Amino acid sequence: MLLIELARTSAAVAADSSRKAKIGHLAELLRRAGPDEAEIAIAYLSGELPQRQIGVGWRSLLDLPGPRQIATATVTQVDAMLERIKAQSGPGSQAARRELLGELFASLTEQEQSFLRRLLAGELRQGALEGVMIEAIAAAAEVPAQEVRRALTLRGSLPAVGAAALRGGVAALREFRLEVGRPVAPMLAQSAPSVTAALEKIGGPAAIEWKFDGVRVQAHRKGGWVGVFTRTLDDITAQVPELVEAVLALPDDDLVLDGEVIALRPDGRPEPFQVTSGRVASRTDVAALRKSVPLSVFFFDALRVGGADLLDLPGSERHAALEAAVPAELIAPRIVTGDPDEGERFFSDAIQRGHEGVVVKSPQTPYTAGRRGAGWIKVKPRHTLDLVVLAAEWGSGRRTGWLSNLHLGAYDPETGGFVMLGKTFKGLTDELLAWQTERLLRLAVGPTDGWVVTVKPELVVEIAFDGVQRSPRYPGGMALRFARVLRYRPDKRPEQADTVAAVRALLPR
Ligand SMILES: Nc1ncnc2c1ncn2[C@@H]1O[C@H](COP(=O)(O)OP(=O)(O)OP(=O)(O)O)[C@@H](O)[C@H]1O
Repeated sequence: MLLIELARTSAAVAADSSRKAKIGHLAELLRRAGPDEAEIAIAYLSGELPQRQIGVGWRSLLDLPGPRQIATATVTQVDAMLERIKAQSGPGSQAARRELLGELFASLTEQEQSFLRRLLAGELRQGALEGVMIEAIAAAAEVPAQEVRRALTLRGSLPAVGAAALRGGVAALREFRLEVGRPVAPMLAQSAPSVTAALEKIGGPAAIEWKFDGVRVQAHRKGGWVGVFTRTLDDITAQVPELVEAVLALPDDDLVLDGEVIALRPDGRPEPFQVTSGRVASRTDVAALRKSVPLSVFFFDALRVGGADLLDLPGSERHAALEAAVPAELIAPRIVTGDPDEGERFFSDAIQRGHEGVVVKSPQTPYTAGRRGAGWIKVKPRHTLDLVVLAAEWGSGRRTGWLSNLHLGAYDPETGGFVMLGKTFKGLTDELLAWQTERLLRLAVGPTDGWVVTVKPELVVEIAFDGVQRSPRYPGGMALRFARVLRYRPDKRPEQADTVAAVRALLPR
């Protein structure tokens, strides 16, 4: 398969606004891909580089050689070259990388160069494409999309899952199982305005747990080996020795547990989120940090215990397995009730103790990895949304020289784009202003000397607001009222931000 075929398909997908047409273009291409090519094709068309990074800054992509007239490069050749570029090491490797990259670009036509340049710069990456790509794989492999989705949550890599589907259909997809050492996308929660509403949605007695404002962790153990992963599946084992020790102290040595780490003060109240996230992010001086900012862990789910997969078991049974495997002080406090008054009291108590709210959990649902299923419903005392920064305006007065007013957008899974909902500079501390100015300038996609600086939609920010109203001012027809910045969410990717549909659900009737 030629690289130009991918470049053309990518252009066709971008040009067609209909989801069905996009799926059609992609499926048509995947049907033609050979077994080794499918994996690369799916990665490239999802904007993902199999090498992740090749060690060449995007600026060096600007002045590369002129194009050729005839397209001959195959996707396998291009992939092999990128592998070679990445593998360069030692003194002089930077120059060697640039030279090889120059050689690669010299073998490409203009359309291929532009495609590859955008791929390398991360500009083709659109989370939205994931849903479309899943359906394209399903169509090309003639398997139900649900099977592709299930395998994806267990394997985490769409190229690998897609290649398996095309090679061996449903049977090959069924071979993806929970494996110790390979993190699965964590189950996510929907939201409700109150515990009463959440209990109603679940329709019967449910577990209600404290919602800790810490960092999500998935702990894997096999024998004397432990691995810890974040919600974005990054390996943070070295940063959380307390958790590693706690897991190693358990009698069961073949497990996967889901929970939250949080820094607590000596009186047991939680530290602000930034303290926990800063501690977890820090890779240096961990030994000293664990003395000044110790982490506590609270597990709330078990995906595997005693070597048995629990993902498909109902919530109550998974929790029973958790209780059997883990001492009570390492389990998130909870009650099980169908009584709204008791539930509301538990909620108020959690807030009094400084926690973020509660999560109400159905005793019936399986672990829906990677999805906001109806099995978990979070309840918080205030309205917040995680939105993506689309642009920022230079500040004036006291804020001169800083990028201040943020343009905020919600994610649109249909198009892979972001829909602007409002602007705010409220809530920004001097520290945040300095931090965001530096980050946003690096993400700028156009000139930075105008009033508004447009940026690559990458930073997720948590916004508090008083409500959503209809408004002709923005393309989505709605706007946030009194939006203010609470904090940045470096643990979230833009396609994990709140969706346009979630915001629309907040409009008054
Ligand atoms: N007892 C608990 N059960 C489940 N999740 C919990 C619990 N305590 C804290 N959490 C955290 O709450 C999150 C659940 O909410 P959600 O799935 O919406 O994630 P989120 O988008 O990060 O939400 P938020 O910004 O509200 O934390 C989990 O990812 C986890 O980090």
